[in-house]
Amino acid sequence: MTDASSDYEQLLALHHAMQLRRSLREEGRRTAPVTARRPTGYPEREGDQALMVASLETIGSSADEVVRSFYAQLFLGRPYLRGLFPAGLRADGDRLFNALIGLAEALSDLPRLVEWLEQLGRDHRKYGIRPAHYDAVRQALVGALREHAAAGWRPEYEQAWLRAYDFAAAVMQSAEAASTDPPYWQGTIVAHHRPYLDIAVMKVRTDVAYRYRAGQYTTIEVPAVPRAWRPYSMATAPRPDGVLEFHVRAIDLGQVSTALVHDMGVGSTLRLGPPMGSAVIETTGERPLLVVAGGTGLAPCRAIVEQVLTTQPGRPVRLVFGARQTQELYNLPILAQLAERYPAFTLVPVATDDPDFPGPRGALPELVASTGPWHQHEVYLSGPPGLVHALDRVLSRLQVPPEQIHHDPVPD
Ligand SMILES: NC(=O)C1=CN([C@@H]2O[C@H](COP(=O)(O)OP(=O)(O)OC[C@H]3O[C@@H](n4cnc5c(N)ncnc54)[C@H](O)[C@@H]3O)[C@@H](O)[C@H]2O)C=CC1
Repeated sequence: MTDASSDYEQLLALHHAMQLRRSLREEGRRTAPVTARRPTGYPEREGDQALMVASLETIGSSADEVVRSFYAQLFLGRPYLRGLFPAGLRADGDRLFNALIGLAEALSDLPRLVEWLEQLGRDHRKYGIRPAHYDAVRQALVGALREHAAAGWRPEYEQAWLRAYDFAAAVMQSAEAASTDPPYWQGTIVAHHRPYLDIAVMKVRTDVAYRYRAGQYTTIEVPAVPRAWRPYSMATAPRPDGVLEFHVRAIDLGQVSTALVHDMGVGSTLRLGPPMGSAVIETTGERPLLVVAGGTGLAPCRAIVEQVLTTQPGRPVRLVFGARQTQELYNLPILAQLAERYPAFTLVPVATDDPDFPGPRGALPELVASTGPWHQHEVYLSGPPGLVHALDRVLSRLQVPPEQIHHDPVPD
């Protein structure tokens, strides 16, 4: 870390501590939430979307170079901004740039886009983003796109990108300003065990109450890998004692997951960003539930199952939980207890690749396709991206309406 960036980090920590103290002092006195200016609409949206998509076509396959050029322009003359990103820029770089590109697609569903941007705005507080940073990103984004589209670039493209960016930045900044939560939560691991070689189940207590909905995720930063925030879902419905549970599998080259599984334990500290995600459960609904989880994708599914069983004990819930080997079907004792206690809950564990497993085997999408019908169900999916995409295809073939299928966005 450079001196400039560590100074910046210290200033941020001080700033956040002051904000936290202020918000705790004001907790009892506050009568109305802070109101902030939020754009009321985006009239040019459809035309802008078409222009943005057309502009991306002029860039073609040089996406990696655009990302590189974006960062070069962002840090040029502003080296202090480098301190906001982790040492290895790659994964985060792609994420930021993909989110900007994702704007073009997301414009077709304004209410959803606004909900996502508001979450993103609240989430950005953990990075210590200031208004001036939004301007820097704005210039770098358009600069990189313009440079790579070269002769194909048109002034209308630039105007469309700028309007969309300004709309997004205004929604994010107003959500950021209206938030009374801390920018991040300090957490301490209070329980940690490894039910399988590379899987850890851990419980975390936070310094300030953490409010979330079953099905949501957060981002976690560990001291060993500063500023590399990685997403993990809360694995239980919100608990009266406020303790959070996470399920983590250490993945190759995954520094954060490896630290969480192998290097950290009871007493270790970490930081959590605000809750994110809209694949939450509505406990006012009455449809039966089909929940399909692959591996540690079980986490949000278990939270959803718990939430429904405790608030709507008669609502039918079927959880299909798949892992490659029998030993990877962690958490089964807890799930089995739920099945015993709530007759409306059916648990279907599947060891997809284990010839000795006494229950169902074979690919989860085929298993889902061969049971059912599911078109009357509310369906929740979580697991490896390939699994979620395959299940999406099966469910669409089985005529389950898309609005009844819920999962977090998954990469292609
Ligand atoms: N830890 C967490 O809080 C959360 C994790 N996730 C995601 O869940 C995934 C869990 O990964 P692992 O535990 O390593 O799971 P894994 O790779 O061991 O697979 C779990 C199950 O899904 C099946 N599967 C995997 N890819 C498939 C495909 N393309 N088609 C059909 N079936 C497929 C496997 O056969 C296995 O039965 C990760 O991608 C993670 O990002 C998602 C939400 C929350």
